[in-house]
Amino acid sequence: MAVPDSTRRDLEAGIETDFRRQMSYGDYLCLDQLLSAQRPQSDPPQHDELLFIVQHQTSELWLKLMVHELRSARALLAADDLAPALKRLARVKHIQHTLTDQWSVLATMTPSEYAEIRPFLATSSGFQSAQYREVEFLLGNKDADMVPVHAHDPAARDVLARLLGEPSLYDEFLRHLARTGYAVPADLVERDWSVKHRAHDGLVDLFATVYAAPEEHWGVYETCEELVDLEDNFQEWRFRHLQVVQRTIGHKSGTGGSSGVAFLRRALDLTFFPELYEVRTRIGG
Ligand code: HEM
Ligand SMILES: N[C@@H](CC(=O)c1ccccc1NC=O)C(=O)O
Repeated sequence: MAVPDSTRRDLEAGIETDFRRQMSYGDYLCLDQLLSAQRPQSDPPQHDELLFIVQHQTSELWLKLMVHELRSARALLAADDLAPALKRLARVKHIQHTLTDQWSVLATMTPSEYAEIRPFLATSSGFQSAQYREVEFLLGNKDADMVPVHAHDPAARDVLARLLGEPSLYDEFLRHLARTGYAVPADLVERDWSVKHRAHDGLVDLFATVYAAPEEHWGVYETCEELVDLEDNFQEWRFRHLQVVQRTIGHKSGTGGSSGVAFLRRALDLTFFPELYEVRTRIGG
């Protein structure tokens, strides 16, 4: 009996092979544009620069999707549509895991390899990532000083300026709670949204009642825990960034002009949802 040839696969008769007049994979995904957008600057060319560029570009693509999902989750909360909002947040959490996991690829670049590329980065830095700042603003880490950083890109600056003045995801969650009968402190339901949310004892009291009897507040309880997961994941990304920075440039100052590691470490003290952490202290007496 003949041995089946498992070294090749026949093209089935129905498989399309002529795309001169039909839309192909590359057409749909605009791969011409996408795959010609890697422009290494190093001279002589450094092997690892493509890794550095691809790592950032893929991060920006995932950030784009994250902004899309977070905006949608926020709109759904504003419409009191909790279940699909939770679905959006579940996806955001997976994106965050992907972003955090991909640090291991960049960590294969040694300090000496990076040192060959770094001079060609000039003053550019992740600090100038408009989409990263959009995510921070959407989650509530508002900082008006971050807007003029994008004056060179009016479209990005306008997006950030608008987001600064709008309620964050957390703000919309609190407004949803107020509309559905929860005792949200009034100064959290209507306020100047461009100011970063500050921890509020009255809100801890409210969450304490939710965590004392989860079965009576299931949707709210679940949303609270989703938000804690989101913050937890965000901090994981920040921590991995810090570790990669530390092993790659040590205590050098950043190309963006900051102190580097010391600056990034301070971001680990930031919290989006302080009451959701504060309530932990109260649980179980
Ligand atoms: C070898 C790799 C990397 C090094 C050495 C590095 C270093 C730094 C440093 C020193 C800063 C502080 C700002 C400055 O003065 O420049 C910074 C900020 C930042 N980096 Fe990176 N980075 C690396 C990779 C990445 C990657 C892959 C991303 C993904 C998008 C990223 C995103 C950011 C963001 C968003 C900030 C601003 C953080 C904030 O404002 O809290 N970085 N980075
Ligand atoms: N701030 C980094 C440079 C850097 O990592 C970077 C430069 C250009 C584009 C993205 C970057 N990534 C994150 O900050 C440094 O000081 O080496």
